[in-house]
Amino acid sequence: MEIVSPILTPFNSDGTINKEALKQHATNLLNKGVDLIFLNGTTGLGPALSKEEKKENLRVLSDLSNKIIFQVGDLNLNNVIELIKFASDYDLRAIASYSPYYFPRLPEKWLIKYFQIIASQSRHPVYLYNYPSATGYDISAKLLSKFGLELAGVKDTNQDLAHSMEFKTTFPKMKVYNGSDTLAFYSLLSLDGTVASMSNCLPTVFKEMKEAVARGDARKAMTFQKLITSLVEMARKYGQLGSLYVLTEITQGYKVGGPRPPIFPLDETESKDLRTEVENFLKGLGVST
Ligand SMILES: O=C(O)C(=O)C[C@@H](O)[C@H](O)COP(=O)(O)O
Repeated sequence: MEIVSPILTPFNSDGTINKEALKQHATNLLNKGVDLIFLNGTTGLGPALSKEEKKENLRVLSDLSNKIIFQVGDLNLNNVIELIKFASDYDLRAIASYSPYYFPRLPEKWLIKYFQIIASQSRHPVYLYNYPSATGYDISAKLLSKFGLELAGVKDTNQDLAHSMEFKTTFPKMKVYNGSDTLAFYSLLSLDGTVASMSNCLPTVFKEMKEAVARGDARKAMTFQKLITSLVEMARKYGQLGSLYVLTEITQGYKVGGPRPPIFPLDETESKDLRTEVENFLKGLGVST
């Protein structure tokens, strides 16, 4: 049962990556009980990072690499292969990739071929990052099974937990995580864990939820899930990916810079309103974040 944090990428105002903030944030998350870091994911604005920036993020966290799932997805497969080769010297938990996107009506066999090529190039275990609402394609357990492609793991970002569980029943050895914050409790209960964006700003809440699940205290675990879901709802009002930078600064007490376009920082009023709402909400609960 693992908490995987799809770590945000801290950007400076000039659009460069704040390496010190990334290292500080990753170290803090792991110290607070996050089990693994999912690097260059959606929350990390992976699709908005260059190949070189994806590499740089791994270099910055090189001493934590045994705790990293390194996301390498790109529409240019040459870049993906270069990233895989670059990462071969690192002690990674896994390589991961979202599926091809943007291009319409891709045949199933082309989608599978993308992952077959990745698997053939990687010395590390390969995880599928399945995010149908973001990519337009559902790389399901049925599809993998149809083509006989068994990957080491999957992060299935899906509101349908049964869809995630089908990976587990089809491929019992596969590591299966669900990537939706609002299903984190159920993912800890029924899968190998959760990959949750809100773990960036609530690492201790996730750790305590995991501990409650482990000791069979579903009621307590559910209170943590409700807290997480409440913060997701607050964040979504202003754009979750941009809000997360403000939420992390509020709860963790250090700056993590801001996002990169097309994800924009909250304006002053939005930041102030979000801060007021979150601080008032957390004040009454007496929880550690
Ligand atoms: O940021 C990543 O790489 C994640 O896994 C989390 C990602 O799956 C995303 O935050 C999920 O959000 P929704 O459930 O789509 O709101």
